[in-house]
Amino acid sequence: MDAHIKVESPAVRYTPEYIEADYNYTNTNVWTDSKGMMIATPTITKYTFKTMRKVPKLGLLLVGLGGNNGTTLTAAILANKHKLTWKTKDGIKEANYLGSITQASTVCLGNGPEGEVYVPLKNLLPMVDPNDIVIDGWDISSLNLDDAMERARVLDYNLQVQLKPYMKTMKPRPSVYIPDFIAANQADRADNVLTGTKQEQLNKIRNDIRDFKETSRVDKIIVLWTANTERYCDIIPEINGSAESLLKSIENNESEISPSTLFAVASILEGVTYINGSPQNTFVPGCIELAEKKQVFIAGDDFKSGQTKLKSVLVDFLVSAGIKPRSIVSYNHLGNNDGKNLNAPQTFRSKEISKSNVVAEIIESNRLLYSDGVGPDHCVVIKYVPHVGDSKRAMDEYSSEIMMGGANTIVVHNTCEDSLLASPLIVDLVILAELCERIQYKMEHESCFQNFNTVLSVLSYLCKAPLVPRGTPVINSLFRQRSCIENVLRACIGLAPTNHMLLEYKHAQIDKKIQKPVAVTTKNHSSIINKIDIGSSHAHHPSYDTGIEK
Ligand SMILES: NC(=O)c1ccc[n+]([C@@H]2O[C@H](COP(=O)([O-])OP(=O)(O)OC[C@H]3O[C@@H](n4cnc5c(N)ncnc54)[C@H](O)[C@@H]3O)[C@@H](O)[C@H]2O)c1
Ligand SMILES: O=P([O-])([O-])O[C@@H]1[C@@H](O)[C@H](O)[C@@H](O)[C@H](O)[C@@H]1O
Repeated sequence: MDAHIKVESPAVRYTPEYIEADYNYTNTNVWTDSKGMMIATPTITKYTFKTMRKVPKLGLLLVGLGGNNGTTLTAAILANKHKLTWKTKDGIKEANYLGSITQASTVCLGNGPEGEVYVPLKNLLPMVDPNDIVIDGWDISSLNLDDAMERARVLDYNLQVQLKPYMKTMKPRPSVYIPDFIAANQADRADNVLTGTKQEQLNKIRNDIRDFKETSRVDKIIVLWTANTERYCDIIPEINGSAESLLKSIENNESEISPSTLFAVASILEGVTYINGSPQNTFVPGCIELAEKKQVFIAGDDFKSGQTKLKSVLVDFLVSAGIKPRSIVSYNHLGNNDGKNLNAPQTFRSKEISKSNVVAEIIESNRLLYSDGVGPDHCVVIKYVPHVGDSKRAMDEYSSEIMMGGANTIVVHNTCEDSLLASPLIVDLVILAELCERIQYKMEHESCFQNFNTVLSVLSYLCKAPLVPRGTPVINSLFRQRSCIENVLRACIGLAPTNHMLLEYKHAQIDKKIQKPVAVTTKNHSSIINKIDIGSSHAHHPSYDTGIEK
């Protein structure tokens, strides 16, 4: 499906295969001169972006297919594809993709005769429709997806009944199981496991990837880890420090190679993008080097779904407001299998690391508040409470110092289904990663187009601990991460970044012809009507209009 937007500009060319856009990337170089003066110089770099227009038939292989995320995502895609509706005590519900930025969020394209024009983010460029994604995958548990969906206790019963015929026939492929990498309490579900040496298991995964491609007739595949959180792997130069040593260690059946690293290596060797939705250090140095050598995309780590997402907004707000967070205490409890696995100290430690790093760059950005570089006390607790199932409870306390010795404490309590937060993130990760495979760019002086770096940091918005290319900044602020996605997509169609200045509305003489939409809310419905707003001098907030026509 092609995008519904066409840019008319001499800098943008549409051919049957590509959208090509010339683009001025503006930035600022900063340096300090010998007298200690900070010098800032505006820069402009000329780029050309080239995006392939043909959207492939996409296959998604999930590691952990039978888990809560795996079954919920599969069910959601089937429910959307078949336009299912189901009755609950609150009325009829319809399948949707709420929580996905590609499917359910909009961006401001520009100004129309009636003010700002918002379009679905997915319409900026040709993207895969999630309803067309073909799913398969692996799990150490042999349950078919219908029984696994029931085990997950996420979706309404009436929906599960309708999905049964589709899900019953889907069965995970046997997977790599190394008990030492996950909690011991997972052993009782491990009845679908590969045997043989690490090399043999790697070969089997590679065969599975090829087999899926052939049998499902997809054009392209992405592999995504949504299996259990593993413990961290030891980084040992001679075992996993380089691509060569990693491949050699697999051949030698070395013990310190995790199942997730084996999956990543298999995907890379098959030329297939690999995304890590969990916090462990799958991407050991040798794995990253291998991806670089083979020019295959890797992305991760750990879906940024709930508590951490809010943290990357709240801390950004506090610090950018000049308020000084002194302590952040984040507690959560949940009762799904993820919570059960995180009950073990070594797997919890992986999660603790990814949940704790999220404020680092925001703190470092403000040396006025943190002159010594020492950030707030930060405590992360996760408890397993079986009764609450997938309904994650998160409680956070942010204590900050405000003006003249004052104190500001914010307390947040959030309850939501963990897997219904993570599933739309998987949709976005996969759709955006696939799109990135079709984008190429070059700078003015370069003759050849190149792909993005192997480490796909443009997906940071979706990750708690974004993996970035060596030596490049890690961005955690949610607003900055979203702007990155939006503005990269805009660049591909030759549009300037969204700058939020709205200069056209700030002139001393407002153009009387500028029209703005005014939201009118009546008792029973809300609608948008167009009125001419002539820039009156008193405060007027159109979106909270009382409904009385002026
Ligand atoms: N749900 C969220 O909001 C969220 C957010 C961030 C990260 N995550 C991470 O996503 C992952 C999945 O979460 P979930 O709630 O679906 O967990 P889950 O335990 O329900 O599902 C994981 C599945 O992986 C399987 N598995 C374990 N080891 C495997 C292996 N080596 N190969 C194949 N399958 C294997 C398990 O049998 C299970 O079915 C977890 O690591 C979790 O920490 C989830
Ligand atoms: O995204 P978020 O809500 O900060 O983090 C979540 C944790 O709080 C939760 O305990 C864990 O089981 C989920 O997998 C997820 O990582």
